[in-house]
Amino acid sequence: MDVAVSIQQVEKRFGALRALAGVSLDIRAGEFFGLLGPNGAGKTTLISCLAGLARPDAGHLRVMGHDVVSDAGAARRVLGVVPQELVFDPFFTVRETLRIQSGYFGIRNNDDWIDEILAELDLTAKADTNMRRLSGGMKRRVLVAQALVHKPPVIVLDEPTAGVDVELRQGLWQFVSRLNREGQTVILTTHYLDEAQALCGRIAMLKEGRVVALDTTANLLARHSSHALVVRLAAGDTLPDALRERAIAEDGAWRFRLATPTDIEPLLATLRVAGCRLADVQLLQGDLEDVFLDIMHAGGAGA
Ligand SMILES: Nc1ncnc2c1ncn2[C@@H]1O[C@H](COP(=O)(O)OP(=O)(O)OP(=O)(O)O)[C@@H](O)[C@H]1O
Repeated sequence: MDVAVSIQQVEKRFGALRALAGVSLDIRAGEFFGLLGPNGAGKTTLISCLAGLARPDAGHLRVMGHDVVSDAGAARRVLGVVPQELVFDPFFTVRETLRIQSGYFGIRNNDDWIDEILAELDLTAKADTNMRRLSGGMKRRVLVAQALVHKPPVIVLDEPTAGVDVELRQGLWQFVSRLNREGQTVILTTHYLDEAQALCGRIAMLKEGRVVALDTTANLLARHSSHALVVRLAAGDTLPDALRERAIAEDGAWRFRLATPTDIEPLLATLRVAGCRLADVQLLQGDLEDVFLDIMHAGGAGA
């Protein structure tokens, strides 16, 4: 197994607060990996440690084999980070910004790749526009472009689609998915769990500075998500008492959480025996949002 990012027992304190309380995980080369968690869980702190912007109090982080503290320069060159905050120099144009960023990595004559990134991110028409004249969504695209100028094998995207319109969001995911197919390792944090479910092969969930779940997206969905049956009774029919405790009233219908799809049969049988007539029935599949809420409310460590 080729490990792209190795995180071992990382701790980070801010005063009395333990932002990271011993995080360990390995991310394999070529993975599209999701780092999820509620506000304040420690995602950005972990990314800052990975990018060498914050120094861990304990533990080790390596990117493509390079320790981020003792081999910081090499670790920085193999990593591209799209930060959450919109930080940029307002006096330069988009192209100048990307040339300067290339210069930081000692890359000259990078215009072919810069043009390609600009085209992929729909920024070609803005190449000669000053950064301060761009809209918030366009500035965010430039941050993505900046992270890619040196073609790093590992890209970290910290909430890249916050405040970004639907079209760019789709364009961005197409581009990042292409880079991932071509071999780049992608680490994504997002609060849009539908995006994480669609894109990430494996997911770690953080809570209060600890990893509380770490598994493939498919396994997380299979283990934690449940189905739900939504039943609408014919006018005048009432729900039998035997089912009332389990039922959640929802817009004139009743929702039942099912541990497995086979729970449907006895539920429908109870309704039939009680003489209830069904006006409508819907079987709903749980998604990553259900899994996330389930794990976050479970309280304990799951991994
Ligand atoms: N520079 C700092 N000084 C003091 N506390 C900090 C600092 N940076 C982060 N924290 C605290 O560390 C904890 C983790 O914050 P972090 O930004 O890593 O969370 P996050 O998971 O990225 O949250 P979000 O989803 O809101 O971006 C929070 O309680 C935060 O207030």
